[in-house]
Amino acid sequence: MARINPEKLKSLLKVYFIAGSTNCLEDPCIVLEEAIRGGITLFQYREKGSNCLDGTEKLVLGRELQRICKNNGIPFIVNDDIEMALELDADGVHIGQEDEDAQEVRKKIGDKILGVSVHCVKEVEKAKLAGADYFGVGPIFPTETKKDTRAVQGTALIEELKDFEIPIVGIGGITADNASLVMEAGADGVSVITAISHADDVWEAADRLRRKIYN
Ligand SMILES: Cc1ncsc1CCOP(=O)(O)O
Ligand SMILES: C=C1C=NC(C(F)(F)F)=NC1=N
Ligand SMILES: [Mg+2]
Repeated sequence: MARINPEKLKSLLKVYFIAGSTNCLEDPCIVLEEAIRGGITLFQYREKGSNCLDGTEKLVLGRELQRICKNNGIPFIVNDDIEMALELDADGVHIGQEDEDAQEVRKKIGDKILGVSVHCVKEVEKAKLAGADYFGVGPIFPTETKKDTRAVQGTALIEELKDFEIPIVGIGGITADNASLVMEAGADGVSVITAISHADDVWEAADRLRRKIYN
């Protein structure tokens, strides 16, 4: 298997839903099924935060969510936990600057999709050299979801990366109301947790976000 084609990856990044058990108000499997019906294009399992699952419980939920993605042709990305990603044979992993070095991760995961969180051009260049396939830029807007985010940066870095022609997804406080700002700045897609996972109607929230991106 070869590394994913950047143009294909850019289409996958359009409506990138991220969630774990702590982000869902009901069964995460139901939330994911509804989000998929609403038109998300990529899913990341991110089991993080106080009282998140660990060990077997985390693996079992991961396997269930992966099955739902597989049944619907949606690639399944695992956040942080490289070992679990390999055990599940996930489609890819996402790592932050504080996680394992991207070069090491690339060696472990072969041609799977590798996403890296970046906050400046220097971090982009380093991640690119290390073999990153896509870049998570944020937090774009204020967010309550991740407690230890870097400073809110708006769309400045996305605009700075415009000519890099690399797959970029914005993240942080993104909703159907501000998603167009992120796309106009040059991102290939938007990544959301709360805007979908905390919606009264998950299907409708995902559908509304999708329509804003594809309009
Ligand atoms: C994981 C992550 N990385 C930067 S902000 C963030 C949280 C995004 O969550 P939300 O979409 O609820 O603001
Ligand atoms: C901290 C994160 C930053 N960006 C992304 C993504 F949107 F996938 F790029 N995922 C994360 N878990
Ligand atoms: Mg991380």
